[in-house]
Formats: sequence, structure tokens, C-alpha cells
Amino acid sequence: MSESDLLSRIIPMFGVSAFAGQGVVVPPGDDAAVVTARDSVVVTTDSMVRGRDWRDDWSTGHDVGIKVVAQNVSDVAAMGAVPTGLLVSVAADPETSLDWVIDLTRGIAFGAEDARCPVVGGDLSSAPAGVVIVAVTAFGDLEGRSPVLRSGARPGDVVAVAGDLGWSGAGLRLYELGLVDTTPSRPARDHTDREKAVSVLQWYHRSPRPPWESGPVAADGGATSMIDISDGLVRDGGRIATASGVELALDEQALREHFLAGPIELALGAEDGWRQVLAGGEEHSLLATFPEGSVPVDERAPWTVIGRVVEAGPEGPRLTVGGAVPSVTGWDHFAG
Ligand SMILES: Nc1ncnc2c1ncn2[C@@H]1O[C@H](COP(=O)(O)OP(=O)(O)OP(=O)(O)O)[C@@H](O)[C@H]1O
Ligand SMILES: Cc1ncc(C[n+]2csc(CCOP(=O)(O)O)c2C)c(N)n1
Ligand SMILES: [Mg+2]
Repeated sequence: MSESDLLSRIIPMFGVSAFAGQGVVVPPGDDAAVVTARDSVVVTTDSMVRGRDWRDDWSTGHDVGIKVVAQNVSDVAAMGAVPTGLLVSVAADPETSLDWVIDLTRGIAFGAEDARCPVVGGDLSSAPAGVVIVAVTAFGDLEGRSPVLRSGARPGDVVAVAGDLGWSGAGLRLYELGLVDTTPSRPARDHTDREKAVSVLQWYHRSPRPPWESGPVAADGGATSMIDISDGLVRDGGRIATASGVELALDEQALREHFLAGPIELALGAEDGWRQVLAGGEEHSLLATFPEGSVPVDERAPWTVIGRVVEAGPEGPRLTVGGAVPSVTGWDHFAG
């Protein structure tokens, strides 16, 4: 199949016409798309690489599509913005099956629709044997809000999370332990049955649905800093601490109660599960700080208070859990 044949299959799947009038002036198909922007534009990019970010024996093309959209939309949300457009670039070994590419496209289209955000273009390229890379760029609109940076946390603020912690990391760990779940639809959250707990965690690892709507809610509520948790609570919380020059003093009891108890502890046990709560990557939940008394009340995706911001001590900016620096550090692509 030629490149233009493939594009003529892919582009209609994005159904951009549904978004006509919502900022897309020229849809995919020309040299570039044209979109309207009312204000400063939020822009971010995040890619996935076969073998590094997913394995074909665990994830379908559809899963990869959902996940790469989620990663990008959560970065937009972590600034306090709503997503307004996506660009999708695929570099694939020509042996990659057409079915896989179509499945990937369906997953991207599903994620984009869920985020109410059009795919406005992209690129197709071939890659050496075995290589498949999917790269997404996302645009966002702050709708008049000030961007929420990593650097605004102040002593006296409370630290809160929207979404779960450790689910994706626990799902990955369960795959690594040899459990293979390919439940086709989203399983119910289960706190009593181990098999169902395994299934829901592996599902979240394959196709996360972080609470990205909570980003603008947090910004409106006066969040002083925010980040999406892609490399684990400890590493990403540490980024807020460093950027803000403060200590994030997290409450071990609150973390264990809200995030370890339940599917993670059931599926992995307390010790391994706790590591995932602290250091599991790819969760894309939102971590934010708020002035005391202004944590938003959002029933759809509640914010859970997990600690406080305090002045940095002689050790400098850092993140502590129960008063100590955790021994786990989180994900780093290059740390080996
Ligand atoms: N190759 C690069 N060239 C220029 N800037 C980069 C490059 N890679 C990353 N950055 C910038 O460095 C910062 C941190 O990047 P990183 O990918 O760690 O983002 P993140 O938000 O922490 O992670 P994630 O994207 O998984 O949520 C971002 O501002 C990003 O734009
Ligand atoms: C096969 C396979 N091995 C390991 C992982 C785990 N993993 C990959 S990237 C990442 C952090 C976020 O990266 P980024 O900062 O690039 O978004 C994590 C935890 C996986 N998903 N699949
Ligand atoms: Mg991020």
C-alpha cells in the first residue's frame, strides 16, 4: 500500500469535520493545518517507541493510541489548559501490518474524541526493521487562565493528587511477573477479587484515562504548582520541590490509605505495591499544590490531600514521605 493510500484510510478516521467551527480552519490534507488561537498557545510533545514504551504481546495498537494521546493531554492539563489539537507522527517498519496501523489510528481517534480535541495533521515515515515510533504533539488553550508552573509551590500550601497512584506501574509489574490480561473492555474497579484487581491494573497500564479535566479546575481553584505524574510520584513531586525551592512533605498514612489499599495491595502485596505508589510511572494523574483551604471539590475526579509544602531545610529542596527521603526514585529513560 502506498503512503497516500494509507493516508486516505487514516485521515477520514479522525472525523475532523465534527470539530469544524471549533477552531479548525484547514483540516488535515494540505501542507499544514490552520487552527485559530485566541490567546497564548500551550504546546507539548511526547512519543512512544515499540519495545521501550509498549510491547506488542501486552498492548494492541488501539491501546498505544489511547496512551499516547493521554500522555500528551495530561501534559496540557498540567499547565491548566484544555487540549485544542493534536498532531500525530508515525515512523514504522514497512512490515508493520495495515491492521495494526488502523487499530492505532482508531485508538488515537478514540482518545482524541474523549478529550474533545481534533487531530489536525501529522506525518508518516518508514523506519528500520522492527522500529515503530508514534509521536504526538498537543496544543492547548488556557482560556484566559495563567499557566500553572512547577515553580509556584509555597510553604503552607497543601499537596494533592487527582487520579490514582501506582496503577500503571503495578500493571507493568504484573506483566513483568508473567501475568497476561487482555480484557477487551474496561474492567470495574475491584477491591476484593485479586484476579479483577490484576485485570484493572493491567488495563490502566495499557490504556490510561487520567483525569485531565481536573487540570483547568485546579488552575481555576488557585493551584500554585502542578505536574502530571509520568515518572512516578517521588520523581515528579521532586521536580516541583526543586523548581519551587521547597520541601514536599508527604503523609505516608494518607498515601497508604488512599492509594496502596485496594487493587494494588491486593494484586502485588504491600511491599511491591508501595514501591509502585511512590515510583510507578505513566500514571499521568495530576499532582498540584494549593493554598490551604482552596483544594477544589470535584466529585468526578476528587483531589486527595497527601501532604504539605514546607520550607526547604539544610538539605535543600526535596520530597519526603513520613519525614524521610524515599529509597525509590522513579523512572528515567537513560539511567539504565
Ligand atoms: N529533545 C528536547 N529538546 C528540547 N526540549 C526538550 C527535549 N526533550 C524534553 N524537552 C523539554 O524538557 C522538559 C522536560 O521534558 P519531559 O519529557 O521530561 O517532560 P515531562 O512533562 O516531565 O514528562 P512527560 O512528557 O512524560 O509528562 C519539557 O519542558 C520538554 O519540553
Ligand atoms: C516495554 C515497556 N517497558 C517499560 C515501560 C515503562 N515506562 C516506559 S516510559 C515510562 C515513563 C514515562 O516516560 P515518558 O517520560 O517518556 O513519558 C515508563 C514507566 C513500558 N511502558 N513498556
Ligand atoms: Mg509532564
